[in-house]
Amino acid sequence: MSEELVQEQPQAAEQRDALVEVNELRTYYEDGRLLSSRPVKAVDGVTFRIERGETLGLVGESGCGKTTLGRTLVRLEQATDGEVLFDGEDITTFSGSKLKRWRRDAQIVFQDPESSLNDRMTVGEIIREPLDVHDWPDFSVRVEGARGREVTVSGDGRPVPEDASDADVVVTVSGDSATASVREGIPLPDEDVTASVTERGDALDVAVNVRVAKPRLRRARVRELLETVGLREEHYYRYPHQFSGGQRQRVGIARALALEPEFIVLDEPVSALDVSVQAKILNLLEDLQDEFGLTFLFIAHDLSVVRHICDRVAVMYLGHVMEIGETEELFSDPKNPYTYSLLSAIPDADPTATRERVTLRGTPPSPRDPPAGCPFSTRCPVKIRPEQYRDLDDEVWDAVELLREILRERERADRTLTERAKQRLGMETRFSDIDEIRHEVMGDLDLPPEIGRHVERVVEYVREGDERAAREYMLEEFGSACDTDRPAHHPVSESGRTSLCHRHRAEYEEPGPVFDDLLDRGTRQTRSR
Ligand SMILES: Nc1ncnc2c1ncn2[C@@H]1O[C@H](COP(=O)(O)OP(=O)(O)OP(=O)(O)O)[C@@H](O)[C@H]1O
Repeated sequence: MSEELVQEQPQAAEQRDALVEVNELRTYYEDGRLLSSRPVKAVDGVTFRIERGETLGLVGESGCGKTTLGRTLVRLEQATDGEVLFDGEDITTFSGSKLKRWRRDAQIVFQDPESSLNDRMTVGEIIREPLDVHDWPDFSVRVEGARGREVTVSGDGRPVPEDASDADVVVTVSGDSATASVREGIPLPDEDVTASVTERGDALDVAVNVRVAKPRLRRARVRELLETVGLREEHYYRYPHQFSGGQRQRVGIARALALEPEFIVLDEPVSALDVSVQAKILNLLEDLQDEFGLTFLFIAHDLSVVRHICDRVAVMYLGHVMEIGETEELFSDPKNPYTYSLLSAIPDADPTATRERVTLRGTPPSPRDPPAGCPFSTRCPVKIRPEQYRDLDDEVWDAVELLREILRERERADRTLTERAKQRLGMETRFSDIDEIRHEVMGDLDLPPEIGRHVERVVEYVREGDERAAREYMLEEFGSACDTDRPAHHPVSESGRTSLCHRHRAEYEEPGPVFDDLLDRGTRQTRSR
């Protein structure tokens, strides 16, 4: 039943300007013990773009790989495979001075301002640290007006090519004199930088002299940053523990801004804060984005915050992006079964609303041992059924799926850990053998004789100790493309939204109507035991 994976590239209806392009990215954690051990596939082949100046939200249950993905984009984790193009260059291959230079452009703000700030340093030192590490500013000098002559730069300056757009100092040569101007962002008046020109035959030597020492400039930059994030100059010499949670997060943001990045990963930046403070920090982030043209990856579990702040959203499950697209569209009309389930779990603002809920059974599979087919296949309420079972009673189908899941869990968990497997599935731990499990899962149901026969065969295999045969029998009889084939991303809207699900293929019914049917039949509560 295997099928070629056709990964359709997410295409924006109108191609914009991507700052970050992620292609088939994988980040695996090895446990460092055995060569043959199975790695944790925290990020397992994701492809998406982040447009310049936009905020892309990243949501999904705990452990689905959000933080690992964010950390891989800023090179705090090394990718196992795939590409992260930043302005067209693959940063996963950067090393040495190139990596160090790029690190200025991409920063991260952590969730917990309590533990992410070093309590032995003053707030000023914390914000200044990246400036010290990168020896900021480096006084890159661009020389204009040299009319094709060979130019050397000496003194405090470091020459950069004439077409460099972000030089710290621009020296304009006119005859035998030169004037220097300092770019905005460096708290230094032009008059504190002087430039002189010496002719050496056809060549020019431009000497740059900066009157203010770098430590003083950095302190001035930190004071500016304190103000930018809504703190005050006198906070420079205080320690993090003297601040509230919101103020500490402002310090974390100031530190991230210090080197004037283009891209910031915000890893649950407001989750640890009181609700009243959250709005202020979110407003600050939005203002900073406008002021500095920043691009954000915003990781969050609070979907209402994401809806409020993000232009587009990526929904992640077990190391995969399941759906990605414009926020409002995705929230009001989800297309992927996982997005649908995730959104239906949000309490409705209107208590009188009678919105239907989908309750997912159990917890996600282990990222060490993800399902062979669709990542969501073991929990999907609208999984494709084999033709002959399309009209099978939903409760019976759910019970069959639950039995399959228990057999899979027994395989994953050590045999002695069967109790743990059942606990994960929310089952009473006292049922330990297959007859008890069958009774628990199917005891109340009136099974059609044909299903009863299949179940009996499976139970016999397990009794005989051949659980592999039991699993294979279940797969053969009840499996579908969802169990065996990796789905592709399919375009699901005009605006370029894509969704990873076999149901978008022409031969199947779309997930939406199947969900609606399921809810109409009043069986939306997939059993949770
Ligand atoms: N350093 C590590 N070594 C081994 N496994 C790790 C490591 N960091 C994360 N993992 C595992 O990788 C998977 C993804 O974790 P990650 O923290 O990226 O998820 P998340 O979606 O950010 O979760 P949360 O919302 O709880 O922060 C999890 O199974 C986690 O246990």
